[in-house]
Amino acid sequence: MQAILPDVDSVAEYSEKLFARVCLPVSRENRVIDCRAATKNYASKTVLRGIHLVVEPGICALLGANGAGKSTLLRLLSGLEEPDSGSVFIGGLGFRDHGVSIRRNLGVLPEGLGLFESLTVIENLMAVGPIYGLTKSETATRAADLIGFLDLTQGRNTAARNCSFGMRKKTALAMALLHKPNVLLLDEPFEGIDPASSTVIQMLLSQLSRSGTTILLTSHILSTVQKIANRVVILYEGRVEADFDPSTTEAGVEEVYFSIAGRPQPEVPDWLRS
Ligand SMILES: Nc1ncnc2c1ncn2[C@@H]1O[C@H](COP(=O)(O)OP(=O)(O)OP(=O)(O)O)[C@@H](O)[C@H]1O
Repeated sequence: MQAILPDVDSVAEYSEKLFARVCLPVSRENRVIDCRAATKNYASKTVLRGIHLVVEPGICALLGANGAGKSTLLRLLSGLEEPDSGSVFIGGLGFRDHGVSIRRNLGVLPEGLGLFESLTVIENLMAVGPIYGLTKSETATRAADLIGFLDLTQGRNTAARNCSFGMRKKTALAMALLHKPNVLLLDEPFEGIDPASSTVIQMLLSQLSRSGTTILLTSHILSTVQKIANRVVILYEGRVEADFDPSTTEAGVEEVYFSIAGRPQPEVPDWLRS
């Protein structure tokens, strides 16, 4: 087996090559995620309690325990669901009036991945290109680049439903990147991904953020968040409980996280101990 650990230069070169041709107008405004007092309830359960969050270019990691509401917030920001109150703007636009424009500016890796299950990896990518306004040949070039870059070559012609979990996630990530959006919403991009591909993805996201992409991602892998995020937001009981820059905070991400969520002190049941 050959290791596929890349070097920083090859990632930078790749990003330039892959993304040079699709040019959405560049301004700070169309790169901002703006969530104002968003509330979300499911039946009698309040999941989000008036979330205020403005995210600018860089990598912002959204943390919180299982069930804290991270995926729910990403669904609101992706326009997949509407808040019960409050509002969401991507690049200064709201989904109700500007859904199509927003989607051309936005790449989403949703919790459920959103794959066409009967299509192969390459067919999934070819299917979404035109939705983002890419020509067939642009889509084919970019799809081939992404498949190589994300180590999907072996599964290229495998139906999504028969791909491993990691391959499925990388395919969905490739679909989110295909049009080089200015804003990326990524639900757990590193979970279930092998270490080599995770390294590739971390380098790519860092490169994209340096060139002005706004990335909001969720993760439970605190060591990765510590490494790549320039902002960390922690959700707790439906509210933003912490919002900090890990590079200028003395306490590490893990320390801040456990100070909010509580450090676990598990009592292993007797019957499992022996
Ligand atoms: N469609 C739905 N109907 C009812 N309840 C829902 C729905 N979607 C989410 N929930 C509830 O909202 C809460 C938050 O779920 P969410 O998936 O946003 O959490 P999360 O922080 O992403 O969790 P995880 O880390 O496990 O992915 C949970 O209690 C969940 O059961």
